[in-house]
Amino acid sequence: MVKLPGVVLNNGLQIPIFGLGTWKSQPGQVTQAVKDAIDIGYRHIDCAFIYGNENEVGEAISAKIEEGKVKREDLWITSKLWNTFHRPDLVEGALRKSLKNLRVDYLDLYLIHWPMAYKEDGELFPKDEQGNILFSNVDYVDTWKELEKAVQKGLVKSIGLSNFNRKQIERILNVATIKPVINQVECHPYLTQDKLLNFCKSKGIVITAYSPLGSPDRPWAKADEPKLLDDPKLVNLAKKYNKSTAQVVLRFQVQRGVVTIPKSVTKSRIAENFNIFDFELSKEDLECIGSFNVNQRFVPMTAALGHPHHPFENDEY
Ligand SMILES: NC(=O)C1=CN([C@@H]2O[C@H](COP(=O)(O)OP(=O)(O)OC[C@H]3O[C@@H](n4cnc5c(N)ncnc54)[C@H](OP(=O)(O)O)[C@@H]3O)[C@@H](O)[C@H]2O)C=CC1
Ligand SMILES: CC(C)=CCC/C(C)=C/CC/C(C)=C/C=O
Repeated sequence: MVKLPGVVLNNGLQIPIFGLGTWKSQPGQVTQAVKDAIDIGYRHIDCAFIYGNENEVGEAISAKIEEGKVKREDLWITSKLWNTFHRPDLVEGALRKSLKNLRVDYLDLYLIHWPMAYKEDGELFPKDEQGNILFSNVDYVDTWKELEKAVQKGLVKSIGLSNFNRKQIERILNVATIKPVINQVECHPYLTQDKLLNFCKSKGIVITAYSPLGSPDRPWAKADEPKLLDDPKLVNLAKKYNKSTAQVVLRFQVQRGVVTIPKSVTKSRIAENFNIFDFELSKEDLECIGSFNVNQRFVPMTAALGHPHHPFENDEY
């Protein structure tokens, strides 16, 4: 079995460079998907409270530990604090709920899922009568302080950010006593994130690429929208390496040191996506894939436009 390479974080811990995404994985399918992934060699599972399936992910994790296939310390489990729990008095409770669902007594990584806070503690997508999301004015800097406390209490080993832009990361760094280890953001050949990646590197923050395959199953995808994996330039490159298009775009990330977490509930694809450690893209082909960037977001979070902390509205990156 392939031993997964790791990326060393600014706190000395190592995150497996490759993991399984679980957004949109149906509760009835995700337990088997996570079990299959662990059998194939995955040791990193990306979860979030808002995905509504942590309990079923936890079933798989505990089954594989009980079976003796893996030990808890062999696994890297990430979860994320949802937008309605940013208020400092709600953070620990939300974290403990994810721990309980996932049946673990610590997380390897806990992220602030988005910089925007929503009206607290009721609906997960609180809306007014017109259907607009109800915002909260809690500042993510105050939320960060609570994540730091969770590290001190031993509930999480590492803490980080997701969907934060440069200015927002800088605000966190100005107050942090524990630095974020990671910023998890959308990243693929149409959104290569070069500027954010360079900025994060300069601050010792690793990038995790979400939606690395272009999130073809995102709920708002239109039937006639072109799919990243069907791009003829990528299809041609894949032929050249005798690999699938998915394997090429995943290898692209891994080769530039970006952690990547493709989602699948299909055993053959879970295996296919993992099978990227036996080939290398040439320097020219890496550059060529990088040149496909068009700053296209598949996850633009338009429902929260107008929020003062929306990360994609006012800043270039
Ligand atoms: N922090 C954040 O805000 C966000 C985090 N994420 C995280 O990143 C993960 C990955 O992103 P996600 O948006 O799910 O999308 P991905 O880019 O990982 O695409 C997932 C889709 O691709 C399909 N697929 C998987 N492997 C292959 C393959 N080899 N060939 C063809 N199709 C394939 C899957 O189908 P099938 O399952 O049917 O096999 C599914 O439809 C999420 O699941 C989540 O964990 C994602 C979005 C936002
Ligand atoms: C509003 C619809 C159609 C779905 C909501 C899906 C969801 C969990 C949105 C939260 C933001 C997001 C894309 C998170 C991924 O990690």
